[in-house]
Amino acid sequence: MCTALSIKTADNKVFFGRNMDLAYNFNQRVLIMPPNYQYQDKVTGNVVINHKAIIGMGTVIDNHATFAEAMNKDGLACAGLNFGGYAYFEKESVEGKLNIAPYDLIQWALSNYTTVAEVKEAIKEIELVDAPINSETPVATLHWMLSDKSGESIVVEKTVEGIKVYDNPVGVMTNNPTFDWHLTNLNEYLFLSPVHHKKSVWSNKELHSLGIGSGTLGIPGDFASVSRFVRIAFIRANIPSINSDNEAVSQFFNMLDYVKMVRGGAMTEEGVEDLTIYSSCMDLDHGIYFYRTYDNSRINVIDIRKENVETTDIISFPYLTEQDYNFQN
Ligand SMILES: C[C@H](CCC(=O)NCCS(=O)(=O)O)[C@H]1CC[C@H]2[C@@H]3[C@H](O)C[C@@H]4C[C@H](O)CC[C@]4(C)[C@H]3C[C@H](O)[C@]12C
Repeated sequence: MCTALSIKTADNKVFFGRNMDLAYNFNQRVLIMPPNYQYQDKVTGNVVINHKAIIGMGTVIDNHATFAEAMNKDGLACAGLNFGGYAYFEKESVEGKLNIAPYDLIQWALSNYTTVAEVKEAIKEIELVDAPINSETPVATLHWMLSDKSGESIVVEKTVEGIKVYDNPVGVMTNNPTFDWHLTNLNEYLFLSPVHHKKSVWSNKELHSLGIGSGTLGIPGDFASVSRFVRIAFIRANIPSINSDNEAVSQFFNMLDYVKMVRGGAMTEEGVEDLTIYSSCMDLDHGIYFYRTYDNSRINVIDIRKENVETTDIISFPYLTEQDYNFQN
């Protein structure tokens, strides 16, 4: 399970990121894909050239770099979230379409486009094909959230019914089921409020709120995808104005904490703990990637502007998981 999110500051800067909830690691680390980086497309065999510098958390499998979430230097961002049981990809290339493997969707969008509106248009021309990177790595069953510097967001899903692109008015995304279902489900929770309820009288008994937070009684507190969607959408809808970039990063990670998978809470069928292995936040205006891991709560920061991207090789950074303390005495 995973949660993705975008928020906007009072001066219209957008921050985008996610919790990565997983029972394993995928050799992830922050990667910068420079313009002019080349890779071989597994569907067509063609060599693809990356056009815009991209930064995000990813991995390299058989010389093929692929991202879990990333942004480009123009402030377009995308995250892939698990959509197992619903995602369906074509078995063969479809004629007349630009055929792409699902794990390449992020770099396709970020290499070529600047806004969500452009991606919405371009996506009509693509098809998603079940072509694994290699025989040991099955194709990831994902759906995607994309956001840009204007704050506009969409969700892209491909099921047996085809590719669907939804406008995302709530700026959040989790896992199953489909995005339209999550949106409908929010109607069940419109009673939630950050303000506690007023007095009421039941028969001859006067009732009053027992204190702060009682307006949120009934919010689903569990780790399930549907419940995390409600929680994060509720908080996002009620954030007071954010007045600086620092405040935005802090608020972002605190929001992700509210939907975090904590050890002891959820296990896979194989008995492996599913937890938030890392949380990320991206400053879309400045190209800065922030991340924190389950065991290292310090925020690590990588600024794409500090790297020379005049190279054709992937630039990668060690994934820091060891706790580091700030000893005050
Ligand atoms: C599962 C991950 C999404 C997080 C999430 O929703 N987890 C839920 C886990 S569970 O259902 O509840 O068990 C996704 C996000 C990015 C994915 C990875 C990236 O797409 C990169 C490659 C792509 C390859 O096709 C598969 C391996 C892989 C390394 C992917 C493994 C996995 O599918 C990842 C890590």
